[in-house]
Amino acid sequence: MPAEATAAPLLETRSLTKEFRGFRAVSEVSLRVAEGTIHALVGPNGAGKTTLFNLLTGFLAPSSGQILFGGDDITGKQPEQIAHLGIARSFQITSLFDQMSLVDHLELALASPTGMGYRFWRSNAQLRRFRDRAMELLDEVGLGDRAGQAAGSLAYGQKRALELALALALDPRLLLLDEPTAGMGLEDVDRTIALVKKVAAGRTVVFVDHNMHVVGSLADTVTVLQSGQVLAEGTYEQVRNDERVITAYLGQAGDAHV
Ligand SMILES: Nc1ncnc2c1ncn2[C@@H]1O[C@H](COP(=O)(O)OP(=O)(O)OP(=O)(O)O)[C@@H](O)[C@H]1O
Repeated sequence: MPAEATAAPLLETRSLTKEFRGFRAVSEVSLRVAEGTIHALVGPNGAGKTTLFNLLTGFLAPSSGQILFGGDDITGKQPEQIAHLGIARSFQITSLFDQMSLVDHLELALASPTGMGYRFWRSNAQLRRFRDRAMELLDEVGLGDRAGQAAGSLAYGQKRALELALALALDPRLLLLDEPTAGMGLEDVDRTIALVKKVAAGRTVVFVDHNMHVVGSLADTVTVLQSGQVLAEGTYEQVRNDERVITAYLGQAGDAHV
């Protein structure tokens, strides 16, 4: 971990709160994510993990509290602005075009100033400039040999890898992964753990996952949320042995094997 990581976190939330008609989905959450680390957010269904991700990416505006990124206050900024500042999110729900090739997906993502959306159509000549980088990204996620295939022909785990490559096209300082192993079989889960470790090198990652094997394999720091609040935080070993976590979360969640 770089020395400055302990001094100034790359991402910080201060008493971040989101209310939906008086119901606090995220309540006074103060997080510190050190640069160069992998940070897991866990908690039972309804704990507030998705809402927190939506706050971090600007898809929701907080009711109160602050979000700082690289020391700058980014509270209330729009999703495009936040993406442009270097926060990319890889979605759980697929947003791929079935008929479009893998390399075309990457080229279009690279051609967009935010790396998101496909609003800025370019000529073929211009798009070709992005081909080398597109191929590098596909290689990075293990899809280089499928570059010309249509996205629709990929298996589920490969689609998730393509989504990851699209998030990396933004060259983010902070990568948010929304349940990277959701719906995967054991083999894909282990492949995804290895892939996330690889792409996390030199980057900062915050991820949500229900699979404790994934959390234990990847996370430097784990934050446990319950009812919108931080219940515990520490290394995986620390939180898995925390009585409050065992009682309040792991004891209840049938899918959490520790
Ligand atoms: N737009 C909304 N309006 C009202 N309530 C909401 C809204 N979005 C989320 N909630 C509520 O906020 C709480 C937290 O939801 P959230 O989806 O953030 O939890 P989660 O930890 O991501 O759960 P899961 O693990 O099931 O994805 C839940 O009780 C949910 O019903």
